[in-house]
Amino acid sequence: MPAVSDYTAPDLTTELFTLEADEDATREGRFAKWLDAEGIGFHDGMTDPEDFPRFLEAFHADQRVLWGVYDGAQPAEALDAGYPVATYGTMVHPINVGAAQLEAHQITAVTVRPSHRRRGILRSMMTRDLREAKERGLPLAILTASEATIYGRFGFGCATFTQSVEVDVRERFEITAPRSGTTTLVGREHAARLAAEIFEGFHAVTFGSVGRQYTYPRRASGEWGRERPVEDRAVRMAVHYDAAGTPAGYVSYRFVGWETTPYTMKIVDLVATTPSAYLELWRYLGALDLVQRITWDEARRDDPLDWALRDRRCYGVKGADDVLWVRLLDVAAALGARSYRGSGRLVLEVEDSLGLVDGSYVLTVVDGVADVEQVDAATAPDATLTVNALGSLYLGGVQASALAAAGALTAHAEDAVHLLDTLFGRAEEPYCITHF
Ligand SMILES: CC(=O)SCCNC(=O)CCNC(=O)[C@H](O)C(C)(C)COP(=O)(O)OP(=O)(O)OC[C@H]1O[C@@H](n2cnc3c(N)ncnc32)[C@H](O)[C@@H]1OP(=O)(O)O
Repeated sequence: MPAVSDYTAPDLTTELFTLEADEDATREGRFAKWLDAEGIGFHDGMTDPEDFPRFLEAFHADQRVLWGVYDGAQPAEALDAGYPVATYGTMVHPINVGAAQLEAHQITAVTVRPSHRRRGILRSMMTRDLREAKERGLPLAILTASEATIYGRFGFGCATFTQSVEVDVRERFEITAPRSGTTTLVGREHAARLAAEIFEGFHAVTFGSVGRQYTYPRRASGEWGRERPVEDRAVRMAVHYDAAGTPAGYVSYRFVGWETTPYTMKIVDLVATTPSAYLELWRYLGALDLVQRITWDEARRDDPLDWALRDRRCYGVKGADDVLWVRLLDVAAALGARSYRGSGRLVLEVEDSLGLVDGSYVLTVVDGVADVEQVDAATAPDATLTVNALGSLYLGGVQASALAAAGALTAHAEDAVHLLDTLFGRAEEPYCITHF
């Protein structure tokens, strides 16, 4: 993709670029300066110069589009003008919406330097980007948010959640489900490949899951550390093989250290393709000698683990996080691709302050399969909601009845809320363990 330039404000230049394998990976190159500018936004240290080529390889593999906003009119002693004052990045990965894998426009690396904040730089980048993503035919945009107050104004709704758990694995820990298969530590040389393969299996069967970027299997395997793309020797990975000998899940973990009591193992990543693989990985974790507590920040909100324990009070929820925020760019394509529960017909009036998708849509579902059509604004709606509320409703992680009770959805027809709850609801919550 060629570099494109335009002006965000009189003194500012916006440049978009993608990375080829032969991109300059030295400290003086535009990639290094972009990466360090992003690090400023998230209070990270400057990148070690020897790490740039590996980060470049990762960004290239993800086919990221990087945006930099440059200010050539800063004081002479300011950080050199090659460092953007704002960063923004996008890439595309599939999201599992049941009946289909939709290409989702992912937004990441959003930063604006303190000297330039609250002048509309984010608004300018995001409104342009959402419009262009829609023009390219992408049905929805997704992101994970640093703060819950930023993205509502751009039409995003919070859609999936995880919880942080602590599990007491002392004597009283016991999984009551029948045993199956085997779980064993794997050699580092096999770990990244197994992590990638197992994640593919998980993603294929998990509603709400988003395909992962290049770094994930490397971090899960310990090939890359959390901060730097160098081996983290403290990370170990165990794989569960089902009764047929097929790899069906993995857990990678890291000991917190002897100074922390109770002695704690922290899960770096846990991915299971079946409920039984999930419980077997926990059986393995519970059997680690000298460990008294396991912590994990990515459990499902409807985690079955406590129901598989002899003493369910071993399981404690320490916090909850939102993960995916969803913004529909094409209502008919996004709603039409998703699978539903039951049958029914509704006219939805969608409000969008950015003007990308506002209008009325008829959603007709027959035995879980949808047909969606935009209709004349004069058609009487059964429910009116903002595009944000539709984003929250979209994956079934938030119920229409909760949105209605919160004043975020207005029903005009009796039973509209109940029907939305039925159609969009799911036996299992949507679950995304990909952050970007
Ligand atoms: C997907 C991701 O990457 S999440 C990471 C987001 N980035 C961070 O948290 C890094 C630290 N923060 C920043 O770099 C900046 O403060 C940003 C990127 C969040 C905002 O950039 P700015 O250029 O200052 O935003 P901009 O001036 O365009 O503001 C647009 C609107 O959002 C509002 N806004 C911006 N940031 C925030 C915030 N943190 N909380 C609440 N409102 C906010 C502004 O008030 C403005 O509102 P209005 O248009 O209704 O008047």
